Amino acid sequence: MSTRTPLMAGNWKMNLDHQQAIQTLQKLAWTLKDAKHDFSAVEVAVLPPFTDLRSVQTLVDADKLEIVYGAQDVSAFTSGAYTGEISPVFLAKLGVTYVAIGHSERREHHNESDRLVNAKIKSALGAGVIPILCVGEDIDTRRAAAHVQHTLLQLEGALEDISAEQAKTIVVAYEPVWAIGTGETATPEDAQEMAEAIRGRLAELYDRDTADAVRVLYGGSVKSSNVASIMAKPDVDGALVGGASLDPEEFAKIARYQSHAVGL
Ligand SMILES: O=C[C@H](O)COP(=O)(O)O
Repeated sequence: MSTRTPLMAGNWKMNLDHQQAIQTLQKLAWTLKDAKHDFSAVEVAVLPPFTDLRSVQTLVDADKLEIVYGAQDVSAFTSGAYTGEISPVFLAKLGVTYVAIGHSERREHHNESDRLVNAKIKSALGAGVIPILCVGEDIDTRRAAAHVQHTLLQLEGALEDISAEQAKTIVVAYEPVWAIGTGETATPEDAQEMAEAIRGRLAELYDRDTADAVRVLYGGSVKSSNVASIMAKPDVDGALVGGASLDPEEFAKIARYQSHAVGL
């Protein structure tokens, strides 16, 4: 039985301005409160655009919300002549808990290398912000051995020079590119196979204790209709949800997958 706390993280991508963010977060909070959601049982996070973070922080602090929040990227540097980049130290001052790093959309559109992803992870950890390391970028090799190896090489490159103690805090999100935004979801078996492979490689890189501590999420067209079957797998600890997280009621259902799974 896993002792890892499940995490449902909604990656809003480039959607919802700061006013829409407040409305969406407020609705999510009310929906979860009405359902008496136990945040110690399933952690809920939203990753809004940078422009929304201060507004989100103000609402979370004012209403003492248990929803946590994060950013969608971070600079490899803490300050200086890096026009347009976002410092992890500034994110920490905005109360950010998590930061997605190495998302396939950034690897694709910004040519982010494993080396840069590794630098960003070190930068986030240095500021006390928890990385959500995204791996699994690939074109169309589904469950092929090459896809597994490609994903594990991304994992290794991202974790270079990261200690076991640091690695234990990191969240890994497996996102097959062919499932992102397509409505095609990996099967629970696909998700389990990769999560197990990721955990196995972590045990080789570090030790079993570290591998068992790391939360592994699945991302790629997660919906309230498919999340429970994915979460039933032993090595899957949550989801990184894109489109479905923009609808607060749908995302609340995803966060409350256990009640839907047992039909409560
Ligand atoms: O970060 C989220 C993933 O890219 C999945 O996005 P999606 O749920 O819209 O497929």
